Amino acid sequence: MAALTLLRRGSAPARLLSGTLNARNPCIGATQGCHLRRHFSNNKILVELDEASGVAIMKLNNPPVNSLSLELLTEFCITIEKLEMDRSCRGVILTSAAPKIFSAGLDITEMCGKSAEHYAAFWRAVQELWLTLYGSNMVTIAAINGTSPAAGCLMAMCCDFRIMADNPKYTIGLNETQLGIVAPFWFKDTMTNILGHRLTEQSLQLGQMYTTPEALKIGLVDQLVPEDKVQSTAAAVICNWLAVPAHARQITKSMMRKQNIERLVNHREADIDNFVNFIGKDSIQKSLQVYMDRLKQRKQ
Ligand SMILES: CCCCC/C=C\C/C=C\CCC/C=C/C(=O)SCCNC(=O)CCNC(=O)[C@H](O)C(C)(C)COP(=O)(O)OP(=O)(O)OC[C@H]1O[C@@H](n2cnc3c(N)ncnc32)[C@H](O)[C@@H]1OP(=O)(O)O
Repeated sequence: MAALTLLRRGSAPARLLSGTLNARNPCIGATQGCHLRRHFSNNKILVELDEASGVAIMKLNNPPVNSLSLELLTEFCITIEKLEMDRSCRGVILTSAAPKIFSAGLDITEMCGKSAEHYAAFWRAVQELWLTLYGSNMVTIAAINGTSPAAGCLMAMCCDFRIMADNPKYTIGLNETQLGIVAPFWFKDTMTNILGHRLTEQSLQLGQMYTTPEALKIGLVDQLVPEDKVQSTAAAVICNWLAVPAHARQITKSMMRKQNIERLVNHREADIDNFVNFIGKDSIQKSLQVYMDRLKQRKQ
């Protein structure tokens, strides 16, 4: 499948060279009120594309907690690629349709009691999500309107900018070790580029989930806003990002992310083998099962 837009699609920057800055500035059409909105949705992803601004709002819609199932992962990648190919779309605001949860991370049931073939297909889809989102040419803003553990945090970290709802109940972080599993090197690389080596090491070993003020303090999120201002702030922020000449911004993004992306691309099959061997171990299956049981017991 696809992905790696930044590196692979040499023609992508050229797509944006044809327009002048003003002609492609999203805020101009938007303020003139010429709104052409297109809605489309797969089963698990809702999209509203505003052609005047060039901004798509992409909502994860997999109740109750937006866990990333194989189906959602597949739809996610198809949606991003579709938007990437759409000349009227230049930026994406990624958010959740679920109240209080951005995403609960990978669907743990996809990693329990399944065949090696299933684990391989699932992990390939997780890789694909990362490659597609992290490698996107578009401006990507995470509007984090709820708790966001593990791969939920990873998705947010793939974006260019993170705005989180300032709610004391929400947390964000890579908590994999708390489940008895290990974040792979490309999760680690993504976090290292944001937090630096020392903090990432500590964060990953402890499987730390951060409150919103903590996340802001360490730079895991860029901005905290009241819950009802998350979407409007994301709309304002993306306008600023889209006002930068697109080809220059894209080349810069590519320069910053290229090394990480190439590392996974060059080790993709080995990474899948690692995952399949690791997740299939009895001890790991047991850890995941205990974790799922605990989640369910919390409610009783
Ligand atoms: C040599 C070494 C190599 C090592 C490297 C090689 C490979 C790497 C190996 C593995 C890497 C794996 C990377 C994994 C990444 C992940 O994303 S793992 C997922 C982590 N997610 C979590 O820990 C979140 C767990 N969920 C929660 O904490 C809470 O559910 C919540 C999100 C805070 C929401 O709380 P609440 O609103 O109270 O809702 P409930 O807890 O009641 O949940 C509702 C139902 O949803 C089920 N559920 C929750 N999360 C998940 C999930 N992630 N997957 C599947 N299902 C989930 C929950 O059980 C409830 O179900 P029922 O209603 O009880 O049926």
